[in-house]
Amino acid sequence: MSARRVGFCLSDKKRRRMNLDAFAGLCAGCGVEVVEIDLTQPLEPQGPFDAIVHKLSDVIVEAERDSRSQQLLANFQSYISAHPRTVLLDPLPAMTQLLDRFASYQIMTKLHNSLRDWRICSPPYLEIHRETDLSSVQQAVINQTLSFPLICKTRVAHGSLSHEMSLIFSAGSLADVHPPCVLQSFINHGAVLHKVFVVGERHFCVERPSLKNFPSGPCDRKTIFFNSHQVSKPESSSDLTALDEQMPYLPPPSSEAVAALVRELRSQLGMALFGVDVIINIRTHTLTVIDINIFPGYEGVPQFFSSLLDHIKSVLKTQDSAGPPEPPQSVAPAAAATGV
Ligand SMILES: Nc1ncnc2c1ncn2[C@@H]1O[C@H](COP(=O)(O)OP(=O)(O)OP(=O)(O)O)[C@@H](O)[C@H]1O
Ligand SMILES: O=P(O)(O)O[C@H]1[C@H](O)[C@H](O)[C@H](OP(=O)(O)O)[C@@H](OP(=O)(O)O)[C@@H]1O
Ligand SMILES: [Mg+2]
Repeated sequence: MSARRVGFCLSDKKRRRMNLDAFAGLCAGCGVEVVEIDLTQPLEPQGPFDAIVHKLSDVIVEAERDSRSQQLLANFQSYISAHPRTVLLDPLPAMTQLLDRFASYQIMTKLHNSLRDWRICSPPYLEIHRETDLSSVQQAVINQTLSFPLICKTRVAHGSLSHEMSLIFSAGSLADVHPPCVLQSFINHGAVLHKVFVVGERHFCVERPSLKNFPSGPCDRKTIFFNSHQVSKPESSSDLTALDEQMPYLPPPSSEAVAALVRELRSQLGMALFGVDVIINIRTHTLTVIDINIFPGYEGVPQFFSSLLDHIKSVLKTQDSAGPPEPPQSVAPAAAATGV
């Protein structure tokens, strides 16, 4: 394979976490040149690129309200449109939908049917689009068969505010929600989270700390506010992650079920770089999908760089033999909302 140019476009935070120089060194040995793209400059003179790996979540989210971010995103999109042969990891419409928990939770809900044989599911959830009177929210929680405790997450799934969450223990405490947000039934899972990191055709499972068990059903307990980065990072340890009582051993998710989940999501999302957060329901032992992340940190996956390089080489090889790909399709409009 002749020398190829792969552009990287990462958020500041991601660039600090991902040692791009080390990855470039690994790639150089295989005739792949890693080029860091400056989104603030015209892309044409920085190219051409055989592939672009990016995490533009910051720009995509900020483009909702900031004209400069809109311009940066437009520059990027026009370059991609003018160069359909450039492989994008991952396609912008696919990534954009996962930045909206309303969209990603609709995708997770579809898994109930497609993966019924593997007893894979996701918790019941409710979209709260705007400030609404308390009784309407309480009624919608009943209609959507959510069960207390509930976990409340912002609609926007990226950036610092997106990790600010709350645990709600009674109907009266639903006054503590701040729309737009999503409510999800809290599933007791023994304070162990299984992070499934996907890189192209490969995936890796990493165990992480997680929220402890809480008594099922409504109770007169004040809302708990927390940041998810206090809960499920490798070093997380707090009152929220320490089990209050011993519990029987809970087997990890079966590797076959995880493989089936990854196959289904890879096909549904059309993405190569994503993470799935999975917990095991201590009552039913069902594998429960609670979150999908775009281009996560792959912490605890020493094979990440070699797997990413292998995937890049594989898509470039496919591109060489397949000729110019069709221009990217727009994302299908989301199904009817399930919320208030
Ligand atoms: N429905 C649920 N039932 C039980 N625990 C949950 C549920 N949803 C989330 N959690 C707990 O809260 C943590 C954060 O939730 P989630 O992964 O949705 O947040 P996030 O900020 O998107 O996380 P990430 O760091 O992966 O981006 C999970 O790791 C898990 O410990
Ligand atoms: O522990 P992980 O790898 O899941 O942590 C991810 C996290 O899931 C989110 O995807 C973060 O992205 P933001 O939502 O943009 O904060 C990732 O941050 P990043 O700086 O690596 O993109 C975390 O790694
Ligand atoms: Mg998560």
